[in-house]
Amino acid sequence: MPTTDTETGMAPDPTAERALLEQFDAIVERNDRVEPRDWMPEGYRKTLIRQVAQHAHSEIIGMQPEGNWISRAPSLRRKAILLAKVQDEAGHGLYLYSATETLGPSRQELTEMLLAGKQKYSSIFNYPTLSYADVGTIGWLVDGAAICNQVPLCRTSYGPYGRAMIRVCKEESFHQRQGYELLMTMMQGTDEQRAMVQESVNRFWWPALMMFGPPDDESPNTAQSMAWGIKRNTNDDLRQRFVDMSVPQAEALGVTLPDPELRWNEERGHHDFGQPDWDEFMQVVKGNGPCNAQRLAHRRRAHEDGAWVREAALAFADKSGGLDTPALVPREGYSTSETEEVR
Ligand SMILES: CC(C)(COP(=O)(O)OP(=O)(O)OC[C@H]1O[C@@H](n2cnc3c(N)ncnc32)[C@H](O)[C@@H]1OP(=O)(O)O)[C@@H](O)C(=O)NCCC(=O)NCCSC(=O)Cc1ccccc1
Repeated sequence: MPTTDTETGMAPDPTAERALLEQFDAIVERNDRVEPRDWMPEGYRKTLIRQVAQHAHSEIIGMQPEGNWISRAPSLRRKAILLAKVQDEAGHGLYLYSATETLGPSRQELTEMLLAGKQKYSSIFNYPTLSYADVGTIGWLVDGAAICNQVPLCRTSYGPYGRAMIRVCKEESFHQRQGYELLMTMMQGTDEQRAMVQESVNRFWWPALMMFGPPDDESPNTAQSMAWGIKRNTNDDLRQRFVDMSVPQAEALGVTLPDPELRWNEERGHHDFGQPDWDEFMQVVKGNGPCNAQRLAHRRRAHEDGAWVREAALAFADKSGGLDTPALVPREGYSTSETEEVR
């Protein structure tokens, strides 16, 4: 087997490089997993770092909109459920940061790239949560969209990402059910509660559709990511799957999805639906959404407030025989200020 450049630190000769590329292509072709020590094209590595880091950042920033309601949950039961859900999202962020680290960048570097605006997080978390119904709607629609997008990613070609997705999907599926159950409970309540649910669904429907990314003909990354087996479906395919899945759920709930163009198309065997406002999407992705500045400022503050914890853990690890002891490696996602400050 040819020596890999990651082992020697030197560029392999062209023949060796061709052999490595063939080996990589064969793994992708067989739908096997590419593992961290395998040779991989630089573009594949970069694309994965971009996507998996963006996914990790989304999980961590995604704690904020729902965290906003922890101190105001209407009952102890709802508070316990919401706390557990938000903690799960922190856990997802941690798996995904670990998966990204296997590709090269350190956790510290990834956090810095997020805070410097060099890496993105999902557009959906730049919208505010204005009522408690939003907690249910996020569970139903946002976790629902996340599941649609992530179930195929369990079969992504990069091993650590695919394995992280398996556990994440199980938990997201549970999150979706808790959101739906919350909305169902409100729909069986008073007229005001039903109105709160409808108003919340009206605000979140279109941003949820945007989570799947731009339309296929405006998605610069999809074709190559699919050729590499990183993505298994196009943005539009997954969006369609999400709409088809959500329509009967909305009917069972008794809410109206705010799209006058939404109707069943017998010929296609799918629902036709309208397009989200793609200009709004671009603005949100560029940092000009309703909560972009607030979300990043909060994340920055939590990171700075957690500096002493990281320093203390490093000093303790140093005295206790090194950083190899996993429990001693500082993990800023566990910083208490992350949730404490979101009120
Ligand atoms: C489908 C897509 C998001 C985008 O496809 P790609 O092939 O990568 O890109 P494409 O060429 O189509 O786009 C062109 C440009 O537009 C960017 N962009 C596109 N869409 C968005 C967007 N929505 N927001 C922001 N930016 C977006 C894209 O990065 C690219 O820009 P770049 O070139 O980087 O500068 C893909 O990355 C993916 O499947 N990611 C994994 C799933 C994932 O990240 N899930 C996270 C949410 S789930 C969750 O957090 C769970 C939860 C629930 C409740 C509470 C808390 C947590």
